[in-house]
Amino acid sequence: MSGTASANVAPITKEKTKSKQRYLKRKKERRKIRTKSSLKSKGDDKDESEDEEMEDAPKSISLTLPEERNGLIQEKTLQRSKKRSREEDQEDEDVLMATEERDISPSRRSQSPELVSALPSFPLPALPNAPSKSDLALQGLDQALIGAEWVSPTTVLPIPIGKDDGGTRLSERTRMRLRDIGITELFAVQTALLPFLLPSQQHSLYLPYSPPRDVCVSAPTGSGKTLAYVLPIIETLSSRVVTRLRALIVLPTRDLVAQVRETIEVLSKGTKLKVGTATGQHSFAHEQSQLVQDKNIDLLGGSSKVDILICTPGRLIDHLVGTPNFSLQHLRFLVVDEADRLLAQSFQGWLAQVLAATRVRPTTLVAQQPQSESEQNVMVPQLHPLDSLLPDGLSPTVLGNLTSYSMPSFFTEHRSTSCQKLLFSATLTRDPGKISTLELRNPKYFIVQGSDANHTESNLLDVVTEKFSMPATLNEHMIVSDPSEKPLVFFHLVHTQNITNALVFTKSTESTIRLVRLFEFFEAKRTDNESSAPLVLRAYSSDLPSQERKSILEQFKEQKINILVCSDLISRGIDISHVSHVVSYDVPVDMRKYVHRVGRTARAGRTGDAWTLVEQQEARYFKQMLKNAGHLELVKRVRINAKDLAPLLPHYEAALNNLKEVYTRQS
Ligand SMILES: Nc1ncnc2c1ncn2[C@@H]1O[C@H](COP(=O)(O)OP(=O)(O)OP(=O)(O)O)[C@@H](O)[C@H]1O
Repeated sequence: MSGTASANVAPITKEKTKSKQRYLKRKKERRKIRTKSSLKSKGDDKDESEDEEMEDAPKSISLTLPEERNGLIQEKTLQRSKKRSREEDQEDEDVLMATEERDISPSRRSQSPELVSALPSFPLPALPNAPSKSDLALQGLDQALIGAEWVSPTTVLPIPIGKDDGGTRLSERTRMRLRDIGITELFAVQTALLPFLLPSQQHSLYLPYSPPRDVCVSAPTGSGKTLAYVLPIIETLSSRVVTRLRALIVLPTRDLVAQVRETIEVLSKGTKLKVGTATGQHSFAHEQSQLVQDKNIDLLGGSSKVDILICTPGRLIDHLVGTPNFSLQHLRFLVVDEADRLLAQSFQGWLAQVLAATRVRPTTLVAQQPQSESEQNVMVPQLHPLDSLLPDGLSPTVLGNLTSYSMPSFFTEHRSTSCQKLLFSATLTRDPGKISTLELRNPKYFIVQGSDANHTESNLLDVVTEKFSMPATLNEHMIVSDPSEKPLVFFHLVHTQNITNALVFTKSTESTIRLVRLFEFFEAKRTDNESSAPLVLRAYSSDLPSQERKSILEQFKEQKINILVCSDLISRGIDISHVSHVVSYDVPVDMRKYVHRVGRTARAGRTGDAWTLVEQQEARYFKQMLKNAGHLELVKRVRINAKDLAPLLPHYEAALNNLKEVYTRQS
C-alpha cells in the first residue's frame, strides 16, 4: 500500500507550478534582505520580518514553520543563517507540496510527523447527520396523535349506587343496570371516554354552537371498548322525545352486529330507545319496514322507527340509496368499530356516502311558475309539509335546510352538524391518509397502552410503528413443527394442555374442514377402548347458513362444543368469555390478524393462552413479524419432540387412513 502511495506522489513532487516558483523566488529575495538587516541589527527585528513573510505566504506554511522561527532566533552568524535557509527552502517546498497534495499523500506525511502535526486540519467531507429512526417515523405525524391521551390499562373507576355518580357521569338508572349485569367498575377505556363524551354541563342533544370533537380510540382486545361507546349513546339519547335515527354503529360482520345489539338491549332496558339492525340477514323489504315509518311521502327530516341502528356497511348503503325517508341527518353519533378493517373496505365508497348523508340534505328544486319573461327557468326550493317536523326532532343539519322558509333566524341560521364520529379498534390505523378520509373534526385520541408517562417520544414511536398493546393476562406460545406432523402436534397439544373452550384458526374453509374430519377420526380411535367421551370439534365458516352459524355459536357458548375451528371470520370482536385457549393452526398472515386472533381469549382481565403452530419454512417469517412488532420476546417457544408424540402416533395414522378413504371416495 505505502509503495503504491509513494509511487503516486513521486512525479508530483518534481513538478513545480508557476505560483510555487514565484513564491520561492520571492522568499529568497526576502531572505537576502533579512540577512542584510540581521547583519546590520545583529538580530534585533527578527519577529517583524517573520511576520511579513508569514503574511505573504500561504496560511498553512505560516503555521508549519515553528522550527524556522526558533532557528532564526538562535541564528548568530550569517554562515549558519545561510545553511539554515537552504534547509528551509527544501522544507518550504515540501510543505507547499504536502499542503497542496494533502489528499493523496498520507505516506509522505508519515515521513515527516512534526510537519504533519503542525498542518492545519481541514474538515473532511462527511455525510450529513442522518435523522434517527424515531425522527423519521414521527415526521408528518398527525398533531392529534401527538396530543393523544395515554390511559394506563390498570385504571379502574368504581360504579357507585345512589345519587352520587362517582365521576362516571352515568345516571342512576344506568349504574343500576350495570350492577344488575355484574359490572361494578369501569375499565380503563371507559374511565377515559365517559367523562369526555358525557360532559357534565351538556343539557341538549345537539351541540350546534360548540360541535363535539371526534374521537379515535386504540385499546387492547377485550378491554371493554363496546361499553365505552354504548353507555354514552344510551345516556345521551335516553332523554329524547321523538324517535329519530341518532346513533349509527357500523361493524364489519353480522355476528358482531348481533353481539352489539344484545349489549345495547340489555343496557337500554327501562328507556324508550328503539334499536334496529341492518345486515342483509333478512329481506330488504323486511328491513325497510323495521327502519322507516313511512315510505310513501318524502319527508324533509326523514322518518325512523329506531333511535339506534347497528349495521354492516354494505347493507347501510343499500338503505341509503334505496329506502325512502332513511335519513342520517339527525345523527348525533357515528360509531365505526373495528375501524381499521372497515376503512380498508371500499363497499361502494361507503364511508364517503355516509359522511355526505350526515351533512345538509340538498333541498329539492322545482321550476317556479313564471310571472314574467325574466323568471323563465327559475328554480325554487320545493315546499315540504313543515307540520311533520317537530322542533325537538330537528337536528342542526335539518334546520340549515329551512333557509328558504320565512322562519325566525333561530331556526334557520347556519349550524355545524353535531354528528360525533367515534372510531375504535385494538389495531387502529395510524395511517394519516386513511384517517383523513373520515374528515375528523378536531379529533381526540385515546390510547390505552402500558406506556411510560415520561417517554412521550418512545410511546409515540410505538404507536406510529403500530406496536399494538396486548392484554396483560395473555400467555403466548409458539411451536415449530414439520408440516407433515402439524395435525399430530395439534392433537398432542389439545390433550397435554387439556384444551377445551378453544377457538382454532385456520387459513381457509378447506383447511378447517379437513382438520375437523381428521380430529373426529382421531378422537374416535383414541376413545375406542376408553370410557372418556371424545372431544367435540365443529367447523364454523362463512359457507354455513346464518341460522346454523348462530346455533353453532350458541352451542359453543353453552360449552356443548369444546373446540370451534374457524377462519378469520370471527377473529375480530367476538366476545365469548369462557374461551381459555386460542390456537392458530395456520400462522396469521399479518400482525393485525395475530392481535385479533389471540385477543379472543384473556378478555376482561381473565387469563388465557394463545398457541401458534408454525411450519418450519414459516418460522423465519413469523418470528420476523413478531420482532418488527416488538413482540418476539413475549412469545415463548415450546419444543415438542418425537418421543412426546409417539403415544398418539397409532391413532393418528389410523385417522389419516380414514381421511384418505373419504377423499378417495369423493374424488
Ligand atoms: N367494566 C367492565 N366490567 C366487567 N366486564 C366488562 C366491563 N366492560 C366490559 N366488560 C366485558 O369485557 C368483555 C370484553 O368487552 P368488549 O367486547 O367490549 O371488548 P373490546 O375491547 O371491544 O374487544 P375487541 O377489541 O376484541 O373487540 C365483554 O364480555 C364485556 O362484557
